[in-house]
Formats: sequence, structure tokens, C-alpha cells
Amino acid sequence: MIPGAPIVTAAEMRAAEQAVFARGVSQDELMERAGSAVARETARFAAGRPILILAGPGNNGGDAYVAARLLRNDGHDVSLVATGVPAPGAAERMHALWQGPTSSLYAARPRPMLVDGLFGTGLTRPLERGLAAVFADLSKQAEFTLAIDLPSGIDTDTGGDLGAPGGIDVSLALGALKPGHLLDAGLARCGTVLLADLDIPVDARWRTIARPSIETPSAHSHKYSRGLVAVIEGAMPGAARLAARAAMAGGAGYVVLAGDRPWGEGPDALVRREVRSAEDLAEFLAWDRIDAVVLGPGLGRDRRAEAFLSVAFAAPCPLILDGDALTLLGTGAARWLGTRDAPTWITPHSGEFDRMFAGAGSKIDRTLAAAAETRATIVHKGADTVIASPKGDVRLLAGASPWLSTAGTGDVLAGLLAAQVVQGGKGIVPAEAAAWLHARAAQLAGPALIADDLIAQLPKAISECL
Ligand SMILES: NC(=O)C1=CN([C@@H]2O[C@H](COP(=O)(O)OP(=O)(O)OC[C@H]3O[C@@H](n4cnc5c(N)ncnc54)[C@H](O)[C@@H]3O)[C@@H](O)[C@H]2O)[C@@H](O)CC1
Ligand SMILES: [K+]
Repeated sequence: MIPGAPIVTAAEMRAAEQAVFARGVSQDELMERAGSAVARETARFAAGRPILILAGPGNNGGDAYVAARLLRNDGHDVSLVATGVPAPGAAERMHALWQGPTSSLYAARPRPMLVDGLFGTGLTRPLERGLAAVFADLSKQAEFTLAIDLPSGIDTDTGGDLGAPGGIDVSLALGALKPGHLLDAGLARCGTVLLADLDIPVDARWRTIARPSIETPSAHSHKYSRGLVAVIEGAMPGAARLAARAAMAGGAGYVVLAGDRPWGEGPDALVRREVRSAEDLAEFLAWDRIDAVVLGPGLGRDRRAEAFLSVAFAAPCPLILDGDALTLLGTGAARWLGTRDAPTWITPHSGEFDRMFAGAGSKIDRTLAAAAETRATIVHKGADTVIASPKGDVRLLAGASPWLSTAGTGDVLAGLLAAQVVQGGKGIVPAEAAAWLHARAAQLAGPALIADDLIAQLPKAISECL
């Protein structure tokens, strides 16, 4: 995934394009820029093999005509399939400049290199079935398929499946990434996403996550100045212990694990505190040294868990809620979370998120709406992880190791997030840092990882951020 890259919707991309036109750049010039980026990448991947280019009726097709002409002028063996009459304007003019062989879709013969310029950000409905079948067949028989901007049949703003085939090798995003490159079906169908810089300024509050910058403790740092994390144990103590160990490895200066097993296992550096009842917890959380509380991993869903949740809610310090705490909140999440004065982060997976929030639209839209409603920063986990703040910022992580789909990795994320929070991070910043470190630790741990392995890799991941 390209780090720190802007992500824009189809409408925002069109607005950015209009702003470029307003500065005096012509439609044709912008299409030439797009088409030459496509030609350059196509030549690279074709490596001399014959090329088939599919050109649709809109500007995505316009880019395809430009690329076809440039490649042919450079001596490549190019044939082109046109679907529909090009739209008036730049696409029509680029069509008129194409002098090479053209066939209809249904007469198309497969070639080793396929370029998909059927539809891009203007796709508004599912591909017609016949078209989808021919496209899928041509792509299957090609040795390499490159999609212009997005694969035809991926919804630009949601990543929803509108009939795109599998097996696309590269999508060349034009100007900026779109949500469709990273979410839902788009995540699996785009192949490797490359970004062509067309010199179109975009003002994006949505970005892919980037490597954080982490400060080495100063000569005057001490355990309390580096932040104290309190992790609350529940029915499954292993989960809270994972969160606590992740907070320690994540750089917190002092980590306390509070529960009814003060003799429980764990590293010697982990401080234990006996907390058996909600009253004990209230007394403990009144300690003004505490900089953040983690509640939820392995908490359980019984009466006591509910009482713990109420007490934690009233605590005046930052709160990180995960797992069972989120299930207990359920549809009352917005009502409850909205009442807190201190900042809150929640880290639901999709099942937990759906139990808490209704809402329509893309995963980004739904996560943003939930963040606004709850005034919490939300890490909506999954193969595509969406982080959204109440202020409207979004960070997206796609393509993390699929080996993360194992028990306990979420507990590690919650503890790691707490460590970033107590080191002074606000809003989306600690969430982005935690998500990056978590994904990097997974990469370093490699295949068949277990949650404990992530913790072991955190120092290495952190050392890359200093
Ligand atoms: N916005 C930008 O900044 C730039 C955009 N460019 C290109 O322009 C593309 C967007 O162009 P357009 O807005 O013309 O959109 P598209 O080329 O994606 O398609 C639009 C056309 O397809 C039709 N259509 C939509 N869904 C259909 C379906 N399922 N079946 C059949 N027809 C369907 C529409 O009615 C319209 O005629 C981008 O993806 C990109 O390739 C580049 O040329 C340059 C920069
Ligand atoms: K396309």
C-alpha cells in the first residue's frame, strides 16, 4: 500500500479536475497526461508482448485512446476494442486521433497484455452481464491485466462489486487513490495499486496510513512521564495480559494490570493491582497517575463487566474500549460515549461495529458517521481497517498480513493504542501509529504468527520509526 497517499471520492476527483481546468489546463492536456502515464506503465509490464486495449464511452476510454496512440507510435503491437460511442469532448477527440486496428467487444481476441479502459470513476451501475463476461474472459486469457484508474466494475466510492473480474494485476490510480482501491471487493480485485501523479492538487482529509514518527525518551524521562496505562482484567485474563504486554512493548512507562488475580502470570515489570469489584475499580481509577484505561479485552459480559464499564466511563482519563466492552455498549454506544468528557478510542471489528451502529454507505462513511455520533476516534478493523475521528479525518490501512486473523491480535492493538495515547497522542494520531506498528509487527512476524509474536516484534517496528 502506498503510505500517506490522499484518498478522494469520485465527486472530489471531478472537483479537483475542474479546479485544474479553471487554472487554464485544457481537458485534452489532462487526458494526455493520464494517457501517457498509462502508456508508460503498460509498456513496462507488456515488455514487448502484444497489447489489447479496451476503451469505454467516457473519459476512462479517452485515457485508453491516448495510451493506445502513444504505444503504437512507440512501435508496440496494439489493438483496440471500443465499446459505445465516445462522449463528446476530450474522449471523442482522442478517439478521432486513434488510427490503429479497432474491433467490437464481441469480436475481440485475447492478447497477452490487457488494458482495461472501459469505466473508471464514472461507473454508476453494475456492468452489463455480457460485457462483464467478455471482460472477465479477456482478462483470464491475458498474461497481465492493467486497469486504468480502477478496474471496471468496482464502485469508486465504496469498493463495492459492480461486476469486476478477479485477476487484475495492477490498477493505475489517476491523480489520487479512491476508496474503491482499498475497501471491500476493491481491495481484492485491484491487484497492486500504483499511483500516477497527474499534478492535480487534492485537499484530502482521507489518507492511507503512514509510518509514524516516534520520539526517543529524553534524558529527563521517567516511568510516569512516559505514561501510565491501566488495563482491566475480566473473565479471560489472557486477553487483558496481551493488551498489557503490548502497552509495555509499545512504549508506555508504567503498566498496571488490575483484576482479581494479583498473583497472575506476566512479565516481572508488569505491575499487578487487586480489583475485585466495581468499588475497587472506582477507587483504583481515582489515582491521578493513570493516563489511560483499557477495558474490554476478555472482559466478559456479565453484571460485573457492566458495572466495570460504568465505572470506567466515569473515569476522567482517556479510555480505550475493545471487545466485550463494545458488545456491552451495543446500540447504546452513541448515547453512552457522547456523554464522556475525556477522549475515547474504540476498536471494533465489523461484527462489533454492526451491533453498535446502523448507517449506510461505504465503510469510510459509516465509520465517520459513528465517530461524529460518539465523539470517539474509531478504529474499524478488518482486511480494510478504517480509522476515523470525530473531526472528519480518515486513515486507511489495507493489505495487512492475513495471518493477523487469529485470536488476541485485537487485544494487542488495544494495548498498543493505549501506549500511543499515554505518550501524548491525540485523536487520530495515536490510532494511526498503533495501526501502523501493529501491521508492521505482523509483517516482521511473518506467516503463522500468534498474537504474542506481535509483541515480540514491536521493539523492531518502533525502531524503524525513531
Ligand atoms: N477526474 C480526473 O481528474 C481525471 C479523470 N480522467 C479519467 O476519467 C475517468 C472518469 O471519466 P467519466 O466521468 O467520463 O467516467 P467513465 O469513463 O468511468 O464512464 C462514464 C460513462 O459510462 C457510462 N456508464 C456508467 N456506468 C455504466 C455501466 N455500468 N454500463 C454502461 N455504461 C455506464 C456513463 O453514463 C458515462 O457515459 C477517470 O476514471 C479517469 O480515467 C483522466 O482522463 C484525467 C483526470
Ligand atoms: K478501468
